[in-house]
Amino acid sequence: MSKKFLITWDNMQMYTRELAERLLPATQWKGIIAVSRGGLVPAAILARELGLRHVDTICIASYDHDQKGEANILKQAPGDGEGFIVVDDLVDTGSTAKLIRELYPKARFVTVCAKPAGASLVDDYIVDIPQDTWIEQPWDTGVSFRAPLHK
Ligand SMILES: O=P(O)(O)OC[C@H]1O[C@H](OP(=O)(O)OP(=O)(O)O)[C@H](O)[C@@H]1O
Ligand SMILES: Nc1nc2[nH]cnc2c(=O)[nH]1
Ligand SMILES: [Mg+2]
Repeated sequence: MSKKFLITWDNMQMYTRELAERLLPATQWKGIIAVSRGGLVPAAILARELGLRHVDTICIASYDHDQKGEANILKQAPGDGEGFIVVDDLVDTGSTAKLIRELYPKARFVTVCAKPAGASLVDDYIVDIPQDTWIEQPWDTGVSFRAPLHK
């Protein structure tokens, strides 16, 4: 994918705080289930903003770098999701989201970013991203020197 949407740590915190505001009042939640690994950073920010200390994970692997493969569930939080926020960093094709919906039908499933193919599968998200654009997450990138244009 040649088009990129770069997310910085600051952006991630700002977007996720916006998501947290929409999840108020916090007292309605028993806890958070992070879809690891992408949902781990948003989950930490939501936990802090909402004062939730029960944080669990579902560990799914479906992409090897940017190549999509079979979804593999390595570990899952118990229950049907009732009273829980399930959070992932993004929804793209929606295949991870479909699996999450089957596993946690009663949860509120939210993401920070959504592409059109998966947007209808989440209860809420903050940023719309075009389908042909690759999202670069802050934990996958770094600040580096760039040579100036002049010689
Ligand atoms: O809508 P989809 O096409 O299913 O893609 C979305 C999923 O892909 C990424 O996870 P990935 O499987 O790459 O694992 P990671 O979170 O460990 O990086 C991302 O964090 C979402 O969980
Ligand atoms: N970092 C990243 N991971 C993904 N997994 C599925 N789509 C994407 C994407 O656009 N960016
Ligand atoms: Mg993921």
